Amino acid sequence: MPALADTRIIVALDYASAAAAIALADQLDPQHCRVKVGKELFTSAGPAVVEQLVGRGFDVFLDLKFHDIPNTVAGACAAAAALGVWMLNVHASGGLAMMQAARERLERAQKPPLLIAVTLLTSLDHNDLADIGCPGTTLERVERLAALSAQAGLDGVVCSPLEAAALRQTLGPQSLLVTPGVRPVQAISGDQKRIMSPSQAIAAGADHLVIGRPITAADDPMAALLAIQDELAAPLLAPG
Ligand SMILES: O=C(O)c1cc(=O)[nH]c(=O)n1[C@@H]1O[C@H](COP(=O)(O)O)[C@@H](O)[C@H]1O
Repeated sequence: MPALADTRIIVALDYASAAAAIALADQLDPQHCRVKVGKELFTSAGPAVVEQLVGRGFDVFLDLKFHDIPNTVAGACAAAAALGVWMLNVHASGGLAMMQAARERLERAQKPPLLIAVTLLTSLDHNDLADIGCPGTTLERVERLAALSAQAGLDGVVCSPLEAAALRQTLGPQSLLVTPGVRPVQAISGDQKRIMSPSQAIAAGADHLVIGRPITAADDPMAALLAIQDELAAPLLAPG
């Protein structure tokens, strides 16, 4: 393990069972990463797996990307907060009123989690935008939705590392930039289309990197996580 605690990496526990997710989590150290529970794991294992991970000391990002009418999303966010998660997300394309309702409901929670909005999925590129009838470039779309989430008072956004530098300029230093679509050099991109390497993503201004398969599908997941952390630490160790 690197000597200094570094929890910038959020490991995506995209597993079909609690047993598989917990087996991987038990190889990790909450001082050295955070974990994400997404739709596959939550649908199969339910809130209990979130509570197990929280009980092991992990900060849990509950990634259910809520997208519904304001009242429904606000209720879902309140239920997520009751699980003790560190962060949760909604789709910015659900609109300003939906995001404001989520924000307002979380303010009443005993321990409000961070609330961030997905701008444009990292699996989409300009051709996909055209297919769904959205004019403009991917960057324009991301900037527009990020501005809307800032207007709603959210804590930050999910974006691709390719947009991180531009959003850091427009949103300012306080806004959290959480970037999936991160691929170490030589890793396969899979279904991700807007990608960068971990150190490029951090250099561009990302606060947190969401990384799944490059860690979880590795022969040795811990070694894969440590290799990425070494890459991130390298510039900090470089002389003067
Ligand atoms: O909200 C997310 O976490 C998310 C948003 C997005 O635009 N793209 C994206 O890949 N994700 C999630 O980030 C993780 C990326 O996993 P890998 O592609 O395996 O590294 C998955 O769990 C996705 O659900």
